[in-house]
This record gives sequence, C-alpha cells and structure tokens, in this order.
Amino acid sequence: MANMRVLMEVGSDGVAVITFCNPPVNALAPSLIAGLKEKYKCAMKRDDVKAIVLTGEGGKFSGGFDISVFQNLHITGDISLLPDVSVDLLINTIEDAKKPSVAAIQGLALGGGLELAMGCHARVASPKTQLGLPELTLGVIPGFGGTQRLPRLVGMPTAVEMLLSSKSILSEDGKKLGLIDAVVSSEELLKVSRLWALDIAERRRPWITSLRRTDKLGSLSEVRGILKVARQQARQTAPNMPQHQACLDVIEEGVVSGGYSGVLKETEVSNELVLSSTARGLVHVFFAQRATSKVPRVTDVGLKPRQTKNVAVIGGGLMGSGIATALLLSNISVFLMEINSEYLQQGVKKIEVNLQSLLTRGKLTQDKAEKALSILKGVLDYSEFKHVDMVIEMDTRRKLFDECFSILQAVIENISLKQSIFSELEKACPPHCILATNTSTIDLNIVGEKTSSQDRIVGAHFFSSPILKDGDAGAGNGVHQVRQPKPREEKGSQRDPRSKSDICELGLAEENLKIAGGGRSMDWCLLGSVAEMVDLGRATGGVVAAVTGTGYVGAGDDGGATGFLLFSQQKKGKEGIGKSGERRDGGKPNGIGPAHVMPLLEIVQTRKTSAQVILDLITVGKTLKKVPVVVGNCTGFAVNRTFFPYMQGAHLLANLGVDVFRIDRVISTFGMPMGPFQLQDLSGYGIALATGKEFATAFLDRTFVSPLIDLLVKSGRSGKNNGKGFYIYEKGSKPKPDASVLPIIEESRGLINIMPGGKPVSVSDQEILEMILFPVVNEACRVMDEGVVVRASDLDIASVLGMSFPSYR
Ligand SMILES: C[C@H](O)CC(=O)SCCNC(=O)CCNC(=O)[C@H](O)C(C)(C)COP(=O)(O)OP(=O)(O)OC[C@H]1O[C@@H](n2cnc3c(N)ncnc32)[C@H](O)[C@@H]1OP(=O)(O)O
Repeated sequence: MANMRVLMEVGSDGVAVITFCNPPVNALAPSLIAGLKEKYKCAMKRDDVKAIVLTGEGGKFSGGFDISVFQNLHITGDISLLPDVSVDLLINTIEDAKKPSVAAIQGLALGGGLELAMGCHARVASPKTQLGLPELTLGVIPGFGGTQRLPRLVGMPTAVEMLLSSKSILSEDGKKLGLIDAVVSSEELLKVSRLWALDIAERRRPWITSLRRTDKLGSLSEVRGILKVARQQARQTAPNMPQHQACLDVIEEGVVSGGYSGVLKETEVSNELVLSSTARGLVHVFFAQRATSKVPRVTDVGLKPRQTKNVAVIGGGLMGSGIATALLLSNISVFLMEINSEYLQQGVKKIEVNLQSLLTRGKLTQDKAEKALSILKGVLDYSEFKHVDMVIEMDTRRKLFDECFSILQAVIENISLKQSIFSELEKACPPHCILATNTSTIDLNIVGEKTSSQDRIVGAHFFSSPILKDGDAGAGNGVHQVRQPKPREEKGSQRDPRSKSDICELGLAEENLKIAGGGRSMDWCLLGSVAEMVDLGRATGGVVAAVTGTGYVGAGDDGGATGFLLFSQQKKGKEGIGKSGERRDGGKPNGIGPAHVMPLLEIVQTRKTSAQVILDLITVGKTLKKVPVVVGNCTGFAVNRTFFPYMQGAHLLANLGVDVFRIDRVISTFGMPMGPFQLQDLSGYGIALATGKEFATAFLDRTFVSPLIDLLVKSGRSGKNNGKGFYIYEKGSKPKPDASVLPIIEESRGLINIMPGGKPVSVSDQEILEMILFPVVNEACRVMDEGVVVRASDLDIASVLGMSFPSYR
C-alpha cells in the first residue's frame, strides 16, 4: 500500500508518461485505478499534452486487477467494492479520449493488465513479455472488456483459445497475432512508445479503438460455428465450470449486438460470477497456494537457503526415477543408487524413457536431454555419497509389497531396513547433507531413531498419482480388531448396547443441529432413527449441541430408519476446510502423472528437524517446480492421513449394498479424476492392504474393515496390474466395469453382514458423496487440531495438488 502510486511526467515532446506502481506485480487496486483516472483527467486538461504513454514500474506492466478485492468481496458480499473500470476508465477516459494512449508493456500484462493495454490505441512491448487473460482460472471472466477487445484484435479462434485455456502468449507471438503493434528492447520501450503516441496523435499512424473494430471478427455464422464447438469442448473439459459457458455467451453478445453491449453484458455477468462458489473456491486457492511458502520459524527468521548441487536418490523405481528426472531437468546432479545392477539399469532406463517422452512431446530439446543424462550417475554403494548435499530415500516398502505379500513381515522389515539405511547414510554423507525419505506413512522419529542426526532428517513426500497412490487406507486387512458397523435392529427392539466410548460423534441431518458426544471418536456406526440417535447421544453422555457445520444421517427409504453417523462438530473459524457437502461448480481435475509431473511436495518435519533443512528442501521443491507444503509428522502425514477415511467410506457403502460403479460415478461427477474403486485398481491392492493396516493401527477407533480387497486378491485380481479389478483393463480402451466382480462384492457383504435387514440401503447420490467426504472433513479437522499443518489452507492446497481434489470445491 505504501508503495502504491501513479505518477505523470510530461516531456518536451508533448507526451505524458503515466506510470503506475504497486509492487510486486502492479496489481490494479481500486486506489490505483482512481489514481489513473485522476492523472488522465489532468493529462486531458493540459494543453502541453498531446498523447499519453501508459506503463508499469519495476519491469512489469500489470498482473491484473487486485485479486484481494475479490477476496474481500467474498467476505463482505459487497459488490460495490468493484470499481467501474470497464466503461468509466477504459471506454470513457482512455479509449474515447481526445488524446491517444499507447501502452508500453514489459514483463507481463495479465488479466486486467492486458485489458488496460487493449483499451489503449496501440501496444508496444519488450521481448518475451507474457500476455494473457487468466481470469477463468479464478472462476470469473475478464471484466475490463477483455472478452470484447481480444477477439477484435486477434480474431475469434485465437481469442477463444486464449480465454478458455487461460494460457498466456509471448509478445513476439502477440505481434504476429496483432495484439502487439511493435516489439522493441526494454531500453527502447519508452522512447518507441512515445514516438508511436505522437504518430497517432498527429495522424501518421491510424488511431484505432479496439472495441469498434470488426475486421477480424468474421461473419456471424462463422462466429457461431466457432462458439458452438468451443461450448461443446468446454462442457467436456470443464463440466462443472459456469464461467466457461458464460464467457462464450458474453463474446457472442458482443458480436451480435456490438462491442459496447458486449462490455455491458460482460460487467453484468462478471459481477454475478465473482460471487459464485466457483470463484470463492478458486480465489481461495490462488492465495492459499502462495501462503504455503510462508512457514513460521522457517521463512521468517532471516535464514538463507543453501545451494543443493548434488542429490543421491536411493531407489530407481517409478517414484525414484521420476524424482531423479525432475532433479536432472533442474540441473541438479543425481547419483541414482540401487541394490543390484539389474535394478540400477532399469532405473536409468526409466529416466531415459521419461526424458524421451518429454522430447517426443516437444517439451525438451535434445541438448537439454543430453545435458540431463550427463549429470546422472548410477551407483551400487555409498562411496559417492560424500559429495552429496541431499539424499532422498524411496519408500522401500513398495518393492517389498510387490514381491512379498506378507504385510506384517513387510512392515517390520521395512522399519528396521529404513533405520539401518539412515545409520549408514549418516556415516556416508557429509555433515551438512539433508537426509530425506519419501516414505508415505512411516514415523520419521522412528526412521531416525538409530542416528544422532535427527535435525537433518526430513520427509520429502512426492506424489505420483491423484489420490493415495502410495498410501491409501484401502479396506484394511482384518489383522486388527476394529469396530464394525452392526446390523440395524428392528424398530422397537432393544438398542445395541454401546458404551460411551463407542459413540462420540453423531451428526443429524436436521438443519443446524448436531449431536456431539464426548470421549473417543467414531465416525460411523449403524443405528436407528434420528430420534433414537438423539436418545443414544443423551444416554451415552453425548452433548447435544447446535452448531453451524454440516451433519449427516443417511436416511433409508424406510422412513429414516438407517443412520450413518458420520460427522463431528464442524469447527468454526477454520478457513477452507468446512462446508462439506456444499456444491461448488467449476474446475478441471489435475492430471495424473509420475513424480516428476505431480505438483505437490509434502515436506514432513519432526520436532527435531532444523529450520535450515526445511528451508533448503522448500527451495529444492520450488526449483523442481513443485508446490512445497510443510507438514508435521504423523501416520500418513497431512494428505494421506486426511484422506484415509475416503476409501473406507466407499467400502462401507459397497458393503451396505450400494453399487460400486455408481459410487465411482458420483465421485467423478463431483470432480475427482476417478472414483475410489477405480483408483484402488490403479494404485494396487498390495498398497491398499498394507497401508490400510498402518492406518488401522494408528486410528483404530475410526477404522472400518472390509474383507472385499482380500477377497479380490484371493480371486486372482490385482486391479490394473493384471487387467482385472473392479474394472477390466484392456490395452487401448477405457476401463470397463466388470460384472464378474459383483459376486465377490456379494460375498463380502455376506461376510460382513451390515445391510439392514439383509437388504441394500437406499441412498441418494448426495448421500453417497457425503458418506465418503464428510469423514475426510472430520479427519482434516483432527489434522488441524493436532497442528499437522501450519494453516487450514495448506491442507486445501495439499488436497488439490496431491489428491486432485477439485480446486473449485
Ligand atoms: C476484472 C479483471 O478482468 C479481473 C482480473 O484481472 S483478475 C486477475 C487476473 N490476473 C491473474 O490471474 C494473474 C495472477 N497472478 C499470477 O498469475 C502470478 O502472481 C504472476 C504470474 C503475476 C507472478 O507470478 P510470480 O512471480 O510467481 O509471483 P507470485 O508469488 O505468484 O505473486 C507475487 C505476489 O503478488 C501477488 N499477486 C500476484 N498477482 C496478483 C493480483 N492480480 N492481485 C493481487 N495480488 C497479486 C501474489 O499474491 C503474491 O503475493 P505474496 O508475495 O504476498 O504471496
């Protein structure tokens, strides 16, 4: 705020240079916009001003309208916070002025920044300037005339593509497209812009107002054809996104009724969209993502990150080779270690394949691929480790699980194996070297127990698939005694005699009423009617409390007799986590990809990990273009811990008689990339069983165990691995629901016997969603209560980037 200003300097040539400044990206805050208007008024009045050059200070034109205003708007609901820029500033003050304006653009002109430039009569840019209208990623549409001026400057197909993809282009391409009039060096930018402004004022160059142009629009039928295709595509790529269709509607209005009408319609629609739940979600995500790099006592204590030049990666499987690829592409030398030369060769091969795939897709040049391979060295022992700044140890369990299915043995072996690896690393690596592990669940304190280097032991948890790839709770394996839902008793019969400790969280569907009990918690159990639940809550000492959060009772069609008690009291004042069940539209799920593609890096700290080590890992994470989120040490850490009930909810429903393919459909319609059963097929049943056991051990009081995965394994299914799981996987075709899995599901239902009266429960799609996601919200609250995340919004980002949870929700 202190540095926000708009300056005007009038030269002897008669050009007024208006410079705006609001570091770091010259966001167009309302007071800056007011300042611009005031300077323009002044320039118009002064006789010595013939023309105007508009520019941003500090090497950047503008990152767009100040998004924090949207944030305030979401809190207050006060739409008057939005200044009238489109008509008042851009049309009346700049575009229709008696003196011409030229935008001198450097660095970036995004969103409202580019729209401001498009309102000028010409645009001169420095090389490699980023130009784009990314508003749709915030759940809104451009609101300063961008939907109207962009098609008029670059033509309809390019404009539609730029708007819907939110991708920016460089000034060189902008010049070819007609968005930019001249590209000149940064040094010459102001000089050339002044000349252009004078040339326009003195009619040596055409005085063009973009909004009145029609020469690039094409005929109405051509435009309608383009918009029709775009609408169809947007329905597929952004099925829950209102802003995409709205943007196309507004473009059409401008073509049918003229640019000015289009601008008015744009303002009306963008004012509606900005209040939508999609915009609320996406604006939250914008700031939440940036907040993750602010870690108390790490990034605010004056520490400087150390350089990481050499990294050892232990394990060349899918994950290890993916991480190694990412490091190599960031110019960090890698020692890839494996236990024998066969595995090592396979690991190196995987890296080569990763690079080749990038080459083929044009994302990498041959030179860069060769450079990356030249700084890779495969090793079979620790002798080179004296040179490394960081070691990343892969989760060796994965191999153990693949090879032997004895879960208990695998876990025990794994812990002692890990401990001995870290003792050896302590000796082999220099004292400054960071000792990181990619474990997805194992307690880091135990990992480092046999060393005296606990301050440099840290978790570097990369994610390789959208959800729980390396640590889902699955259905458990039945080793541990867990509480299971019991069959519902007939009405009027004696209630299931549960103890106080059995029941603690009771949620009611009745608006704003929640029953919360004390003692140990349990996320679900089968009970009777709502009234009976209330009685039970009271009888067991539960506290009846009215709270504002969501609660849930899945009522069967027998008059609400079946209750799934899912929810704890929603904690007030916890940003971003709550409001489950609220429908939000918009957004496209993240893609699935290997470790060097997935964006989240969970940095797991123990109480002993030093701030310097965390800072260094954050820095490496950012170098790898990941979003690092610092979390605490607990089973599953933040993301897998929060989502462990996700699979359990799905399995509970399946065992209650709900069709697994319907469950998958409901969840993918909600916006997850795939449903829980397809995901389980993809991640493999070994992982599901093993990590399920870990979660059952840690969170016995809220674990539901289903025999289903065990039965699938016994019947020779292992999901995508052998092409047979809940779905059939055939090369070249989409996974197809496998009807032959249904008898196995029936067998599971028979064994667990929780269907009320032996009949499948009847649930709505919304109830399915809530059964699966509400326990996740509960767990998120626990994760926050235990301080596993620095702030609630970190968990939102981790869920979006690590689990592909739809950001717009
Ligand atoms: C009506 C209009 O049509 C509506 C609009 O214009 S909406 C805005 C459209 N513009 C955008 O979406 C661009 C958003 N910004 C970005 O994509 C990126 O910040 C950027 C490419 C400009 C710069 O990226 P990068 O250099 O990595 O810096 P980044 O960390 O993202 O941002 C630096 C700071 O500027 C802030 N910032 C960036 N753009 C901002 C904006 N438009 N408004 C408010 N703050 C913004 C960030 O929050 C961050 O603040 P912090 O340091 O306190 O965390």
